[in-house]
Amino acid sequence: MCTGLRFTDPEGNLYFGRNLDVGIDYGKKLIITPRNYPLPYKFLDDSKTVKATIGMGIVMDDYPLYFDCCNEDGLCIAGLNFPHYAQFSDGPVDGKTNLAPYELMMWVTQEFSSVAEVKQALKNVNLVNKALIDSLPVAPLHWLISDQHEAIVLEQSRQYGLRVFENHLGVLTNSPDFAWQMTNLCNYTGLTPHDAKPQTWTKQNIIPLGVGTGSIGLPGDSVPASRFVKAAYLNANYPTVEGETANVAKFFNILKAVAMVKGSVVNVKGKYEYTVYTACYSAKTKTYYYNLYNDFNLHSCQLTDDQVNGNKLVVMDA
Ligand SMILES: C[C@H](CCC(=O)NCCS(=O)(=O)O)[C@H]1CC[C@H]2[C@@H]3[C@H](O)C[C@@H]4C[C@H](O)CC[C@]4(C)[C@H]3C[C@H](O)[C@]12C
Repeated sequence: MCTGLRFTDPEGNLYFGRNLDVGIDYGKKLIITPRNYPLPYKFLDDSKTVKATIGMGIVMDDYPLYFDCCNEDGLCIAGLNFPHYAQFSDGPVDGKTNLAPYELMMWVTQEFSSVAEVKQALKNVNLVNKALIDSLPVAPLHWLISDQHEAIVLEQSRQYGLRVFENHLGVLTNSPDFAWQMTNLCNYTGLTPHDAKPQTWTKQNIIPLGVGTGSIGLPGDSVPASRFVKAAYLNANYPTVEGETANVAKFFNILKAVAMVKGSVVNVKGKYEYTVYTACYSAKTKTYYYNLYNDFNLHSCQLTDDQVNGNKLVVMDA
């Protein structure tokens, strides 16, 4: 399971990131792609990068396979599992911008600086069922894409084809589709951070005995629908805070509240699902913060001039 999150602070600075929850560790590196790095495409003309990008992922065949990343203009994207729903075309379609799903991250971060531009370009995109190398599976993902002004969700399914949703909540989890998650949220309109008032039921007085009575029913389990409701509720109700330190803390406080603790879920392969890392990118300072399941130290890496102008990928152990 995974949860993606974004919000802005009172000055409009974007904080964007995710929990990566898996049963197997795919390996993970902190990767900086510099400007002017070769960018091969399966169906488009090969290109070169123009915007430095930072994020978590793995490198294969010199290609940065990001799980989530942000470019130097503050445009960010995260891929989250979308099993049973994600479906990509069998082949390219004439006249379309045909992209393999793994290429989406680099295409978005290299071609665009804002969500408005991405939305326009997505009108002509077709995602084709193609992996970087044939021995790799195609990951069944959907994506959260954000800048400081807005966020969208991109999904391609058999039933609906490619769809883009406005995402005012700043949250994404997994299946089912985003439209279902939004409808499901309507079941939780009674949740409030304010405590319930004393009541009288057939002459019996009942009183709230502790804090939190307004949010009884807030889900605490790990299914995607529950994490969606909980993360959306926390993101909507967490007070605005000022400064990078408090906003990064806010980010981690929300995501840790929907993180997966070993032992709570054993997947069909008999493996514990757990939050491998939690990450938050601050667009203002171009800093990628993260911590790990067994290491709550807050690690950080800032995009600096010498890294963005190099000619090699910067690949660091996370
Ligand atoms: C499994 C990860 C998503 C975690 C998640 O959403 N879990 C939810 C589980 S569930 O729905 O609730 O069941 C996804 C996110 C990014 C994915 C990786 C990236 O897409 C990069 C490559 C893409 C290759 O095609 C496959 C390997 C891979 C390295 C992917 C492996 C895996 O699918 C990752 C790591």
